[in-house]
Amino acid sequence: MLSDPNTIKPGAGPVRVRRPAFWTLAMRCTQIAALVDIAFFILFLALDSPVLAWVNVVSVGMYVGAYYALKTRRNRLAVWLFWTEVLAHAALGITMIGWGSGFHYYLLLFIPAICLSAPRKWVFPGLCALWAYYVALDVLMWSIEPLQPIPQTALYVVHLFNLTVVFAMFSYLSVFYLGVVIATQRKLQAVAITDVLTGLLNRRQMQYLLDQEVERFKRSGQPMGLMLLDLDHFKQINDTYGHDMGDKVLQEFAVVLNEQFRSQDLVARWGGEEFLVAMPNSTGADVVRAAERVCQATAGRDWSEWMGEGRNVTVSIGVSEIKAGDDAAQALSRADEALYQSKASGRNCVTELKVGSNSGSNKKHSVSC
Ligand SMILES: Nc1nc2c(ncn2[C@@H]2O[C@H](COP(=O)(O)OP(=O)(O)OP(=O)(O)O)[C@@H](O)[C@H]2O)c(=O)[nH]1
Repeated sequence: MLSDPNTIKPGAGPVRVRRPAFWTLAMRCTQIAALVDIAFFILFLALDSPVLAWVNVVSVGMYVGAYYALKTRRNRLAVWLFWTEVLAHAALGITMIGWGSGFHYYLLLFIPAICLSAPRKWVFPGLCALWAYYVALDVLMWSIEPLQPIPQTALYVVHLFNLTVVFAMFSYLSVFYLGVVIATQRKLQAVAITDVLTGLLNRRQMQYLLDQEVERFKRSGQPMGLMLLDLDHFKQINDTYGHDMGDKVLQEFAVVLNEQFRSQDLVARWGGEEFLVAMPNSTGADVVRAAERVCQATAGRDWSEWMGEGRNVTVSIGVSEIKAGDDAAQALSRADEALYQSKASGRNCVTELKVGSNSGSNKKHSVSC
């Protein structure tokens, strides 16, 4: 299984989010709120409440202003317009036609907004202030009569309308935040299992998957091979061309590996300039063939972009096949011994370390350069 290069870009540092999801959501909310106020304008005209109808015209203007403020990244202005509109509109609606209108429900939408977007130190004071405003309006309406009452049926229509809009907005916000949480979890998971420089699996994840594959091998008996790869004279590359160029070579080598393996193969950066590949359903001979392909692809690659004309990169590889009674560490240690033999044999070659089926002492190296 190769890591998905679309999820984590090799060498990518922390991602700078250009327009955080919250502000995109805020833009959508201004559009929805403006549409709701247009509906109110028509409703209050029909109910013969011109004052409330024109209040909604002002509200639409404020939302249009907030939308353009967000578009031009004047987020503070947009937030100010949004808050002012909702607080003032709720107070006006309630004092004009009564608590039964349900305009106070809109204030509840600020609870998740404050919790999720305000700076931490402002969350508690913000919630307290919102609660105080809500209660003050409630108490006020216990002590005064609505200034411009509308018929009971019309009040009920307004109440139902407000309840429905707030219900829909809460549902929309919940679905939106759920999406944000799921996407964030996926990103974190990808970061936790990926090597940041090459985009391949990292060592921890490879170790975990390798143990699982060995368990699978024990159950199914399907052959499985390991390949340990180490770039040759990498220190020299670093010393001659610099550490950054060394990093580029590692990234390009990861591209070579991605090109050479099947989707079910596990390809990882094992550490430094060392890589590990596990090939399920493959015998030692299959793995040796694949390793020879990797050697050829590496040596045949055009590295001049990084190191100048005529300079080459080669890789030495050690191969082992998992045997009955093996655990991952034993198979790895054989691959490591085989890699050492490849280095000792002059590098740019593949060595397989074979063992007899019932004893580790019966070892045989086969080297192909
Ligand atoms: N640029 C870069 N270099 C690294 C990284 N990790 C390890 N290295 C370097 O890789 C080099 C490995 O050097 P050695 O272990 O001596 O091996 P080598 O020079 O490849 O020699 P042989 O393996 O014997 O062919 C060291 O200089 C490390 O600093 C990395 O992430 N980026």
